[in-house]
Amino acid sequence: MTVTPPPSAPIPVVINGATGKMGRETVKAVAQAEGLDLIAVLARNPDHIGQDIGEVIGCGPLEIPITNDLEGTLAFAAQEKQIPVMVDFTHPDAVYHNVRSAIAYGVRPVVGTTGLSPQQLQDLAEFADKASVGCLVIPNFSIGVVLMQQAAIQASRFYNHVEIIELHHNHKADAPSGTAVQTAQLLGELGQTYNPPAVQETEKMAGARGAAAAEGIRIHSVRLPGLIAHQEILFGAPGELYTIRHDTSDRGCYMPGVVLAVRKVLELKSLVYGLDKIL
Ligand SMILES: NC(=O)C1=CN([C@@H]2O[C@H](COP(=O)(O)OP(=O)(O)OC[C@H]3O[C@@H](n4cnc5c(N)ncnc54)[C@H](OP(=O)(O)O)[C@@H]3O)[C@@H](O)[C@H]2O)C=CC1
Ligand SMILES: O=C(O)C1=N[C@H](C(=O)O)C[C@H](O)C1
Repeated sequence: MTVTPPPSAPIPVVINGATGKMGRETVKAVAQAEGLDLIAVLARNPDHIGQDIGEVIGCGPLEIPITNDLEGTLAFAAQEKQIPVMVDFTHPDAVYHNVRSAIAYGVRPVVGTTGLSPQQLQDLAEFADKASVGCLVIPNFSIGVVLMQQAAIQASRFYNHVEIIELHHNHKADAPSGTAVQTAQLLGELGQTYNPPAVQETEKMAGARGAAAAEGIRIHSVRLPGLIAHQEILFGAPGELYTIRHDTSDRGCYMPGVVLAVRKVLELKSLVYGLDKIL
């Protein structure tokens, strides 16, 4: 007789930044995803505290009150039978503290919030490692962005002149975008230095040539209403320009990656950076 194993218990999920643009999408995605159990949501605006998240974001009652008590929520989550996960889409100023606290409680962080400094990332990696707690830091959850970065890695074998232009809505707190920083890092790790100067350049206005990222790569940041999230990687060579572009038209594009990350983080014992590592 074959015995069918019982379905594994659902993964308890906490969403931090639940009322924000990404948080709202994540609440809906987690509430609908098989095997995930939304147990708590955090936000900051005092007007929302105590209200049902489903009512606030307009998807019908979910019977989960919004709280701003991070420690209390993590302590509550840590008592669940299954290992809990915290998805963070908050703010560059808050994310380090949120992730450190989650790790301290054994709650696995899935971090979408950008703007962590290299030092903060390193500290969190050491902290997660010591605690043997899996943590995923993913600057972009879109599959199209992973493909764009892989195409750029291929192109870099043939070009050594490259600049990145990232374009976002004007409510974005950090610049350059986490995606652009990660893209430059990926190209920078390939063992070549880009953009050898052709002339002695003078910046007549500070910032005109963009931010200097890894290995001579420049990042230019555009902020305008009407944009969501877009990036161009431009490779130049005598007589030709090769441009790779990705456009986001709906934040729903991030949700398959978010749900995958929630499942995958439970398999990890340290900090992993980038969606490409879990695909
Ligand atoms: N990895 C990825 O694929 C993506 C990452 N992002 C990143 O996610 C982050 C959030 O983006 P987005 O949803 O557009 O931002 P929003 O400003 O729309 O939402 C931010 C949310 O976090 C809360 N919040 C803001 N500041 C703080 C704080 N200091 N402490 C605690 N909570 C805070 C807000 O609560 P309240 O409204 O109550 O103040 C709100 O719920 C950004 O870093 C962005 O770059 C965005 C898109 C995709
Ligand atoms: O703030 C945003 O909107 C986005 N932030 C992420 C980033 O900084 O790269 C991901 C995406 O670009 C949207």
